[in-house]
Amino acid sequence: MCTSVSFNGNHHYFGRNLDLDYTFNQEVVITPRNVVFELRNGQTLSSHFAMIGMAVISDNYPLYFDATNEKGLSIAGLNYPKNAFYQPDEKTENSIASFELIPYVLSQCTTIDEVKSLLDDLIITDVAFSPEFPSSPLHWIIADKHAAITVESDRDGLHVYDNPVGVLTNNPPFPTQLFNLNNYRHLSAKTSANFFAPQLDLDAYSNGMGAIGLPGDLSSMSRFVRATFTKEHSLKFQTVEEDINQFFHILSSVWQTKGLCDVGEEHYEYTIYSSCCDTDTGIYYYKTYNNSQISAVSLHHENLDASDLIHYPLVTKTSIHSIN
Ligand SMILES: C[C@H](CCC(=O)NCCS(=O)(=O)O)[C@H]1CC[C@H]2[C@@H]3CC[C@@H]4C[C@H](O)CC[C@]4(C)[C@H]3C[C@H](O)[C@]12C
Repeated sequence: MCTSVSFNGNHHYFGRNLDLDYTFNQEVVITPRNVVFELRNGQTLSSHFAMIGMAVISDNYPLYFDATNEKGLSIAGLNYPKNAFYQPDEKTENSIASFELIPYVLSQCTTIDEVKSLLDDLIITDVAFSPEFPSSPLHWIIADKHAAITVESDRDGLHVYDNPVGVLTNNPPFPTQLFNLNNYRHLSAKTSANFFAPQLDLDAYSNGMGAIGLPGDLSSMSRFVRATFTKEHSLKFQTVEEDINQFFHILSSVWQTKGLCDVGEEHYEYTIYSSCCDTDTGIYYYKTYNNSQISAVSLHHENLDASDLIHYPLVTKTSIHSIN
């Protein structure tokens, strides 16, 4: 399972948790403007916006999990099993393979409005990247600093939903996730009055009682509610550093600790990495399961007119700041 968040503070931030029981050889990958994308529909994107994000490089191609372009537009792909339905290969001008969606959108769009018109009558196909990487069932959150949308390719076609909470997890389809929030409208960051039975002496014996009932488990619906509640109540700060730190705290409200999500055969889903891209500066911050120090890779520290991918392996070794 995964959780992705779009958040405004002093800057705009976009990131995600990647939760899985095995890891790919993912790295922070920068795609400069002149890396050529040969789309499976025959089109070529040869000069485009630069982007930074987490990807597996295969055959010199960046298979992005999440990324942000130099204009501050971001996308993340999250698991959407049993619901994602991609069309058979059509090779028409308006069809792209599911693994192409991230580079396709980030190459050419600046805002959510532009994305909406690009997605208008787009067809997502199930063309595999390679035998090693068949298409995977995903849905996507796309955000700029003003708005977010959710994109789901279902059996009945492509849906583009406004995402007013700026959060995405996994199943069920997005309209159901949003509707489910209605069930939690009574939750509060404040301890509420005794509405239960005012004539009974019910004691507010602890702080935080206003959110009793906030789901604490790791299911995708519960994470959607918890991440949204956490994000909505998050304070705003003076500095970008505090924002980034806060962003990681929001993601850690849905963090998966090894052992808690048993997927069988002695495999456990856990949070492999958490990311926070400052979309104003193009700096991609991340933490990994074993290294909770924040690492940063900057898009603008590279030659963005280059024509080869730039990639940085993840820092995955635990590092302890010993004081004495
Ligand atoms: C599995 C991950 C979602 C995590 C998640 O939600 N796990 C819950 C599992 S469960 O639902 O609980 O069982 C998703 C998120 C992004 C995906 C990659 C996107 C690029 C590329 C696209 C190609 O077409 C196929 C290979 C490819 C490398 C993809 C592999 C995999 O699909 C990635 C890592």
